[in-house]
Amino acid sequence: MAMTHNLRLLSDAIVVGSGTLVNDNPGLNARVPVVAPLDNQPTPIAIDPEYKMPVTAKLISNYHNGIGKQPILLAYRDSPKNDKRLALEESGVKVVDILTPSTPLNRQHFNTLSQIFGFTRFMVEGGATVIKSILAASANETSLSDTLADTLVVTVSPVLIGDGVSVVKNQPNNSKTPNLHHKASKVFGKDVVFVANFIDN
Ligand SMILES: NC(=O)C1=CN([C@@H]2O[C@H](COP(=O)(O)OP(=O)(O)OC[C@H]3O[C@@H](n4cnc5c(N)ncnc54)[C@H](O)[C@@H]3O)[C@@H](O)[C@H]2O)C=CC1
Ligand SMILES: Nc1nc(O)c(N)c(N[C@@H]2O[C@H](COP(=O)(O)O)[C@@H](O)[C@H]2O)n1
Repeated sequence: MAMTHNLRLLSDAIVVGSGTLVNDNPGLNARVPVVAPLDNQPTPIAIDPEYKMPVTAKLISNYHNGIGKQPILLAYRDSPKNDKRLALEESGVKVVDILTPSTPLNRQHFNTLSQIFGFTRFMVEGGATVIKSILAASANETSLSDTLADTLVVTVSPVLIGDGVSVVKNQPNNSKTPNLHHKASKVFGKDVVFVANFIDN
């Protein structure tokens, strides 16, 4: 937990998909061991072209309570300006129309966010669909300047959950998963954290 919140502090923006947003209602701010100053907080970004974010989302209340930056919602380029979008905008959400249907999250999306907001350090927290597209976009790259993501951080907790939850399934011959270069493993309480780079450096 403390490590995750430290990683958030090292990031300009924390990215999640709408599945995570709806299922978990995450805060995505840095608050362990204490709530970090607003200036140091990362900006939460939800990939949510269908406006599933409720106006009661924790991302929005954090913003109004001064413990989180203004949330950004990524929508389609031709997204309808419907009532739900207006309600989200009125509640403080900044909607950015940069997605294209059927196009997985890719470098262009991050470049655009960098150009608009000046972000350089992104932390993608989930869920499976978003992580899968990051892994696919990071595969087959050979230099740090090409690869979309540079570091993968995996926490393994001693909890049995049946068949588990796969983030890399349906990848034929693993052709669309990047090579991992182990950098560190550390035990935090009952959890083990693995850190790997996509490019060996
Ligand atoms: N164990 C962990 O550390 C974490 C677990 N999770 C879990 O993952 C689950 C959610 O995973 P998923 O269902 O895979 O959802 P997700 O959070 O990956 O979001 C997928 C959704 O994001 C949108 N999206 C993503 N990329 C898009 C693109 N390029 N263009 C347009 N829309 C796009 C779509 O609406 C898509 O359905 C949650 O139940 C959550 O609990 C999430 C984060 C971390
Ligand atoms: N980076 C990371 N490491 C873990 O060990 C995690 N369990 C998660 N989960 C993500 O955190 C979200 C909850 O955030 P808040 O505590 O509400 O701020 C959850 O939705 C996952 O995205 N992430």
